[in-house]
Amino acid sequence: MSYTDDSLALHTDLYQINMAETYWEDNVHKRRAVFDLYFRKLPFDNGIGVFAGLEKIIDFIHHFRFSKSDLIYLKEELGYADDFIDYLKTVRFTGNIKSVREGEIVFGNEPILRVEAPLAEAQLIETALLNIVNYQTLIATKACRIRQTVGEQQLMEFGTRRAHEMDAAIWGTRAAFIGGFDSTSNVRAGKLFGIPVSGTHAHSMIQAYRDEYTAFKKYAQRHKNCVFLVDTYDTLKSGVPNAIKVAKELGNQINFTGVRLDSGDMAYLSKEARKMLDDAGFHETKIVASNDLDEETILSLQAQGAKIDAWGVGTKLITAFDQPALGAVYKLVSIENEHGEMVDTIKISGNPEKVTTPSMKKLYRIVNTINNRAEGDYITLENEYPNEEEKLKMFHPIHTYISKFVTNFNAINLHHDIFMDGKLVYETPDLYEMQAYTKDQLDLFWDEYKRTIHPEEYAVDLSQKTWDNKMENIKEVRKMVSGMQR
Ligand SMILES: Nc1ncnc2c1ncn2[C@@H]1O[C@H](COP(=O)(O)OP(=O)(O)OP(=O)(O)O)[C@@H](O)[C@H]1O
Ligand SMILES: O=P(O)(O)OC[C@H]1O[C@H](OP(=O)(O)OP(=O)(O)O)[C@H](O)[C@@H]1O
Ligand SMILES: O=C(O)c1cccnc1
Repeated sequence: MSYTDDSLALHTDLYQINMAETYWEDNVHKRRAVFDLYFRKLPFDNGIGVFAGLEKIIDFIHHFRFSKSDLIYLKEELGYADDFIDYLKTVRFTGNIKSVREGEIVFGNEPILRVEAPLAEAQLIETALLNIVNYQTLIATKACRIRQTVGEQQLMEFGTRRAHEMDAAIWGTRAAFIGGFDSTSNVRAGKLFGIPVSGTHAHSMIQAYRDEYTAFKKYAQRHKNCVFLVDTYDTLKSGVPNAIKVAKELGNQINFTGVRLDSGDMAYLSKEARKMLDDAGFHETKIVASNDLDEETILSLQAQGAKIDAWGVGTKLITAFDQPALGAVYKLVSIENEHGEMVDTIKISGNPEKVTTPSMKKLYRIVNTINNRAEGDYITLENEYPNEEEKLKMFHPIHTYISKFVTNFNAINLHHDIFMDGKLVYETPDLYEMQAYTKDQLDLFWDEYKRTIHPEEYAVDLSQKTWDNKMENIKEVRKMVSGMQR
């Protein structure tokens, strides 16, 4: 079924609409509410995360409204009452959103994004925000892991065919670019986002011409920059020799850029192929590898001394194969009461990691001004200004005895104003700027946090006031619960 006025407002869980209806019926739907968006644990056991998804969130919020066909569906198929439908017809996002920028290095349990809005509005956008951040941040982080592994070598994103449908391919490759990939094979992503597109050719082209020599030659006659896929029949006996033969015959008419290995033992094959290319005088011709690659296999190939110069990575990147979900959540931390005052709210859990941190908060990165390295991230209440303090006490938010004092620091506010009173006030940087920003920011962190295996845990701490406030909230809830016991 297709609708000419389809909107994304219904891209939500039914329960959000039911909660909005409850608030509206009770006339509390306009009360100010503050929600934090964060994930608890970094994916892939990585030591750092890379935030992505803000541009899509901006577009979603900017166009947020229930269309005519949305409202007809809600009324006629789901049975919502006319007066509630009349209210939904008027709903726009009128609140504030603060967020870290795309490409920012992020960690568990810190408010990456903060929504402050009328309760019903804040609730109605939850699902879409989580949907966007959970996927894009996961892929940007995976891409960054792969980038950390290959150093400066070329990384090509090849995942579209294996992505979880078209939207994931497009937004996933954009996230991969932010995380450090150089190019994508997805031509539409090139058009939409300006990501460089690159690619070779498939086995089917060799099979179509039956023999490699003819296929390479025909391809080369039309394409000046040639990367020949050499593993269709036999990499060393047929593929590489045919590629060299065609390159010699065509001489300056083509740039013999590379050969691609897509099966077999790529450590062995790349070393042998390198020798053959060098012996033929093609020292500049690169060896490209693809075939179910990820950072682990790449690391192993490097350890084996593989002579690979460029990497095509698809399935395991675009599907976040080893951890398919990030687990970001959206939690209410403060709400307006009947007297118009903001009151903090908390969600208690038997698991201390899952207890929320109440109140409207800010997120700072504490950077040591002597060595220009990040000491940790620091979450404060809204009215705290850590830069005014001479000495900052940073302590673990659960194991509080783990603490340190930091002097000579700069506290950088990581939150940017994105929407204010429903108005977009943020200018989205160019995608290349985002990628460069991620690369630059990585330099703030010691290598110990960035290694892909068993990294050190980076500190994400609460200010004393934030911690005291949390304890106060826990105490109040305990009192309330015990008062209810008979
Ligand atoms: N020397 C190597 N060390 C570690 N892993 C390797 C090495 N060479 C290849 N691999 C990886 O091993 C896996 C081999 O997968 P698989 O057995 O499906 O491929 P294949 O049989 O070589 O090729 P095909 O795609 O034709 O089935 C791939 O993930 C590949 O990246
Ligand atoms: O392995 P990935 O990281 O996903 O990289 C993309 C793969 O897509 C192509 O293979 P294709 O889909 O034609 O088939 P194959 O899996 O049999 O190689 C290409 O030859 C790569 O192997
Ligand atoms: O261009 C390539 O070589 C390519 C593109 C997509 C998937 N596999 C390979």
